[in-house]
Amino acid sequence: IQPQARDSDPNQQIRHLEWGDLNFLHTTDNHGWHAGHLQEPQYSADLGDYMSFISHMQRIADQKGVDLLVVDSGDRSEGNGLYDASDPMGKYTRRVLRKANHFDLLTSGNHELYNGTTSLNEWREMVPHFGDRYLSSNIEINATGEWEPFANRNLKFKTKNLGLTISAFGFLFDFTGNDVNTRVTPASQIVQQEWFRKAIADTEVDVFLILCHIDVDFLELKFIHGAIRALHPEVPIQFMAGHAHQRKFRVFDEKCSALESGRYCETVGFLSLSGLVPKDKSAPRPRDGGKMKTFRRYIDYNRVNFQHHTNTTQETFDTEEGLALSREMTGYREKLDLNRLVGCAPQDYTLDKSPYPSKNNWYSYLATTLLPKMVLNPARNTTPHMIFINGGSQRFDVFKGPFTYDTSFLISPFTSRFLFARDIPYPIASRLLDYFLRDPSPYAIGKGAEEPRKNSKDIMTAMGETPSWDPNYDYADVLLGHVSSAAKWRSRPQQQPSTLHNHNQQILSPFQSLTPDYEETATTPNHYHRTLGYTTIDDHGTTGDDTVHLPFIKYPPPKVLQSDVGFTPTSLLPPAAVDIVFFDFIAKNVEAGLNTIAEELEVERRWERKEFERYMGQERTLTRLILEFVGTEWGKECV
Ligand SMILES: O=c1ccn([C@@H]2O[C@H](COP(=O)(O)O)[C@@H](O)[C@H]2O)c(=O)[nH]1
Repeated sequence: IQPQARDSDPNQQIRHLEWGDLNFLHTTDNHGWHAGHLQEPQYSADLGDYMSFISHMQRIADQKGVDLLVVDSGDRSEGNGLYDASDPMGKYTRRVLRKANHFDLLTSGNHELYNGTTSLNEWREMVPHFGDRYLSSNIEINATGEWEPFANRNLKFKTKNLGLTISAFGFLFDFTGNDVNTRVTPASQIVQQEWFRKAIADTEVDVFLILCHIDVDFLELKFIHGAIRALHPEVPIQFMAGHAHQRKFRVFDEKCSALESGRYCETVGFLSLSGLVPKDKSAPRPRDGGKMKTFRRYIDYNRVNFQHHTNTTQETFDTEEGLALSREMTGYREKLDLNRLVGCAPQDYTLDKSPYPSKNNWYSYLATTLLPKMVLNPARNTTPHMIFINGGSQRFDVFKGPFTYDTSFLISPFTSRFLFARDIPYPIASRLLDYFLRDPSPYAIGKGAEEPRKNSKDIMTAMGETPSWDPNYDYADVLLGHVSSAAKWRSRPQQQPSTLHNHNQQILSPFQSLTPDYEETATTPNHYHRTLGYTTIDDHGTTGDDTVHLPFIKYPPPKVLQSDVGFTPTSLLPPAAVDIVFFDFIAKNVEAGLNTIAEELEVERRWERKEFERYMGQERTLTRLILEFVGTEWGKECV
C-alpha cells in the first residue's frame, strides 16, 4: 500500500471464494492504477499487495492440489499519473509489471494501440519479456517495414498441478481507432483463418481459454464461441473479458461463460471451474469430478479483502517481493512529483454518480465554468463559439479535498489538442450535438452500444462463409440489444419499499429496494459496516461481489458535452455563425457531422479535416488547462 493510502474498513461483510480445479485471478482495464486508489480505502491496495495476494493464493492452490492462473485482459495504459506523467509514457508502469512478472497470460487492449509510440514500446518491452504468455490472435504490428503478429497467437500448455491441457488465445474487439503501425483483424475473420481453425481442431484440449479485451456483450465473442462449439460441443470455453469498465458475468452455455472484472485496480475477478476431467489419462484425476460448475466472485482491491481470502493477517500477509515493489512505486511517484498539491477541490464532482447536468457533475462544471475560462484563443475570443468534448475523455471523479498533479491524469489523461472550424453557420452548428448523439462512433468509455457494431448483413455473410456455423444461435438478440438473464433478476418481484429496512433499521429508499443484496441485508448482523460500492447483478444472480455494499446510483454521462461561449442558445437572435472548438480525437466526427447536416439542410458548403485549425498550442492539453485552473481558482487550504 502507498504511504498516502488507507486500508479499507475491516468490519465489512465479505463473501468467500469457492475453489475449483482450475482457478483464475483476473484483472482488466487497470489503466495504470497500479499504485492503488489513494483517496478510496476500498480500492487502496497496490501492485505490491496484489503480488503478496497472488503468492498466498498460489500456496493455497498448491496445498489443495489445484491450479491457479493469473491473467490480464489489457488496457494497462493511459489513465493514471504513474503511466501518463513519465517520458516516454508508461516507462515505470511497464517496468513494475515486468518486475512483478505475475501474469501467466496477458493480452492487449485498445489503449495499447491508440498511440503508435505506446504500441511500439509495448511490443519492444512487454512482448519479449512475457514471451509466449503474451497472447494476441488478431493484432499485427509493422515495426520493421513488415507486418507481423503483435505477440503469440495461441498457446497450448499443461497446468502445473492437474495437468489440464489449455489452449489459449488473445483477442481485441473490432477496434478501428489504432495508429497506422498496427492493424486489428475482426474476430469474425480470424475464426475462418487456417491457423485458427487448425488450432481449435485439436482434440486433446481440456479448456479453451479466450483472454480478450472484448466486452461480454459484444458480438465478437459469439463468433469465437460459435466456431469452437461447432467442433467441440462439450469442451469448456472460458472467456476472460474486458473493455466495458464494469463487473459482468455472462453465461453462454453450460460449459461456457465470460467474466469481466471491472476497471482501474478496483476489482480482482476470481473464477473457478470444477468438474474438469483431463483428456490426458496420465494426468492426476481432479477430486471433484462430475458435473462442471463455474463460480465467479468480484474481489474489492484492498488488503483487508486480500487477507480475508488468504486467511492471513497484517503480520503474515506481506511478501518481500510485494513490499519491495510497493517501495519502488513510491519512489517513481516521488520522481514524477505526483503527490504535489495543486489545489483543493471544494466539493465532489462526479462523472456518473450525479445527474448531468447538475451542480455535482464534473461534465456540468466543465461546460459552465472550466472550459469557457480556459479554452482561449486571443484572436477568436470575441467570436461566439461552441466547445465540444467527447464524454470518454473524462475518466474519473474529483473528490473534495486535495487535488494533486496525479489527479489531473486520473481525470483527463489524454493529450488531444483543441482544433476549431471557423464561422460555421448557426443552423448547422446548432444541430451538431444532436448529430453526435445519433452517431454510433465511440465517444464514451467502453460502451458496447456506441462501438460501431456489425450489422445483420455482416452476420449473414459470416454465417454463409462459415459452413459449421451453429444455426441454433439467436443472432437477433445481438442485433436488437442483448437481454441477458441479469435483466430477469432485475425484473423479479421485489418487496414493497415501505417494508424494507437496512441493518440500522432505517427505511430504505425505493431505489435501494431494488438492490439485489436486500435479502442478505435483512439477515446481516448489526456489527457489519456497509459502505457504498458495487452491488453487481449478473447472469449468476446477485451475490458476485465479495463485499456486501450499499449501492450507488449511476446516471448516464453525456456522450458529448457542449459548452456555449459568447452567446445564449435560447436567445431569439442567435449569432449568424459560431466557431466550433473540439478535440482532434473527434475531428473526423466533426467533419462528418458538418457535412451530413449541410447535406440535410441542402447547404452546398462541405468541410475537410485539413481546414480545421489549431485553437490553442499543442502543449495546451485539457490536462494542463485543468491543472492551471485548479491552481488558480481552488486555493490550497484543504478543509
Ligand atoms: O486519445 C483518446 C483515447 C480514448 N478516448 C476515449 O476513451 C474511450 C475508450 O476508452 P476505453 O477505456 O477503452 O473504454 C474512447 O471511446 C474515447 O471516448 C479519448 O477521448 N481520447
